[in-house]
Amino acid sequence: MERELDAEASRRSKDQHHHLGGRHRDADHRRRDGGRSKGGRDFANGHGRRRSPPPRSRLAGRLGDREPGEVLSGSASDDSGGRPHRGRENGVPSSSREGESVPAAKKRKFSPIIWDRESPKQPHSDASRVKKAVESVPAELPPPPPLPPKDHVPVRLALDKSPMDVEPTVVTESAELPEHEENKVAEEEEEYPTTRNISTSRWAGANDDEEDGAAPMKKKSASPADSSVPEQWKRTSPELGRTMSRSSDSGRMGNDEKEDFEVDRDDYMDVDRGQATDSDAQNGMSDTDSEDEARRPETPEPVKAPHRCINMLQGCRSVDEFERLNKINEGTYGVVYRARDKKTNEIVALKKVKMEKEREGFPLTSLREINILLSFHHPSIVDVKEVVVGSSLDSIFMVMEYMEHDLKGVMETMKQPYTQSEVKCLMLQLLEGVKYLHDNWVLHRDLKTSNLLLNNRGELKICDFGLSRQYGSPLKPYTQLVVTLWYRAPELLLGTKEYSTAIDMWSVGCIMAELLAKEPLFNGKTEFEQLDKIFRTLGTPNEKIWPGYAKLPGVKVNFVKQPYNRLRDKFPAASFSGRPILSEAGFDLLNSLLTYDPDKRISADDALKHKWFSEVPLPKSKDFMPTFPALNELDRRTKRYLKSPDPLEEQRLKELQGNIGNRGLFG
Ligand SMILES: Nc1ncnc2c1ncn2[C@@H]1O[C@H](COP(=O)(O)OP(=O)(O)OP(=O)(O)O)[C@@H](O)[C@H]1O
Repeated sequence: MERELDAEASRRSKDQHHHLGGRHRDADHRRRDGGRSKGGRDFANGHGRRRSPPPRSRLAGRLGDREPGEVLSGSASDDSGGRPHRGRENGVPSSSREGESVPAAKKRKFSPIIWDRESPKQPHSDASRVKKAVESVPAELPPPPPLPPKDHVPVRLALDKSPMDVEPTVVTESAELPEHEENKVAEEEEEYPTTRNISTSRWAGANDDEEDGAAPMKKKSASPADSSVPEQWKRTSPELGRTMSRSSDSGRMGNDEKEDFEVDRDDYMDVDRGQATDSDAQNGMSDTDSEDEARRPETPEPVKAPHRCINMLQGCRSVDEFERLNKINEGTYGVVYRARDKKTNEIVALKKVKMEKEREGFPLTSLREINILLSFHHPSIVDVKEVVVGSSLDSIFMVMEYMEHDLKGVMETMKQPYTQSEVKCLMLQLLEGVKYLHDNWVLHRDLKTSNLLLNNRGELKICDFGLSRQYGSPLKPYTQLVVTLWYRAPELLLGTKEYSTAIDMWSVGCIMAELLAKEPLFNGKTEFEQLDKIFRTLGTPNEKIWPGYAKLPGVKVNFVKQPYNRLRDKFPAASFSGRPILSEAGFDLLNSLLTYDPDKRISADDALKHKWFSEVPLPKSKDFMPTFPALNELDRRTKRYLKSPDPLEEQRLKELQGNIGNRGLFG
């Protein structure tokens, strides 16, 4: 009986989603989708028949539900007053809020899905469609959107602009090359091969396969300044312009500086050239995108910076122009320090690029991250200001805007979960950032709470683009080992090699649930356990709700048979048990993000327009978001203590603080 009720709740919610959502059915989506959508949107995770939509949630529209700091003016507020939402029109539901017109033309003109070129048969697509896509993709790549001015004004949430007003803002000159020019560049790559990554363009070319390994040592090195470089290679890209234009005159270090750096070397070199970290294996993450790369033969060459990197980095400022304050964190691909720019006194974050796994060149993941971050400007994407170098040119640092917290750390210290209006504020910022990435052909591929930075102005910014990559070109199969397990989409867990923006949207769904509950939604320890947890909560998928499911490589495993979607149990509409409550609309958004079939999973664009954001409680203004002590300014041991104080730690902490007081964090 209870199960039936569960199923009923799920159906009802899903039906409402159909009623309100249906973004995938509109003509615009079909255009983006390249005609790939398979009929109408069906039940996402639910199992059962359709019902007419339920009445609007009683939670919506009640002024008593307002929370302090909610944004009261602007579109969000206006929308909350019981504005009718469009239902089905000729069987085509729309997710747009009334009064907001869906842009007539989208930048993305074809399906972002990546296909497995090596597979003899495409699981979800017929051969002709794949062929068509292969032929048409390069020609149909849209020009990247224009680069915004450096003083681009951040969009204020839900005030006088809708979340949709965020301007996509990336351009590279090389991306605008006519096709024949691009071919020419590709041909000349043999001669002037690898500077492309940083000095020419971050946009994928037809021979991107090369990108999928650490760039090999080349016969000839070239820098943009090299007079032997053909004209088209001297074109500046935004990346190059930014990096080099900020270079100091003293790009090269004098002996004094070098000595100075050597003294501090320990602060920086503690992770240099170590063994690959365990976390790589634990997370199942890989920085390779092809098996070829994984099989890359060992090379006897010693670890050293290849010439092209040296050329590329000439003119970059030295890391000695920064005073190191403390180590913030160490991730898989780099160590992050808080530092002060000695010239401007600005506090920044310095991410030291890990080089240990690289035997043949500059780390691929770092190149991707630098390329992407240098060219992106968006209030929800962490700003990389420049790249600076250590004494040996194989130590490279990204200079980023400093953020006081990451979401994971904040939630560990919070006593209570975020309120609904706070979650809405954070979700809007997250979705705006993700939309910006997807509009600019980038998959993040590792969205998780520790990669969402927060500052004490209530701003959220996405960081860590080490696993991100462009999509859209006919590339070799992408690795499935992306996205930290807890946030990994079911299609990845089940071994698909074709994936797209929907993998990020699944992660966003897991993050939304975690923000509401203050605990991870699916915290499996292995891939099997992860899938098991997902299936137990959302129901075991089948071919009906997820066409193509049965053909996924991982489906052969004998999974639990759970016929119902029990997500509503975890997020009830009303609760006396302390469980996080979620209105019908909120649950609909969550369910749409956690939709099994990636083709039906909600996009960032549509999620931003979801009615949950315009019902009360409205999204809180950033200015009213809670602030926390800046844990990133403390060393790790102090942080540990603050997260879980115990008497012994307290004593140690006092000693530690005494020491810090006497001689500073770095001795
Ligand atoms: N700009 C920044 N300001 C403050 N802290 C930061 C900044 N960038 C990163 N951090 C901190 O450093 C941590 C690790 O950074 P990041 O995720 O970029 O490194 P990573 O090696 O790629 O990590 P991962 O193992 O998650 O892939 C973040 O979780 C955050 O706590």
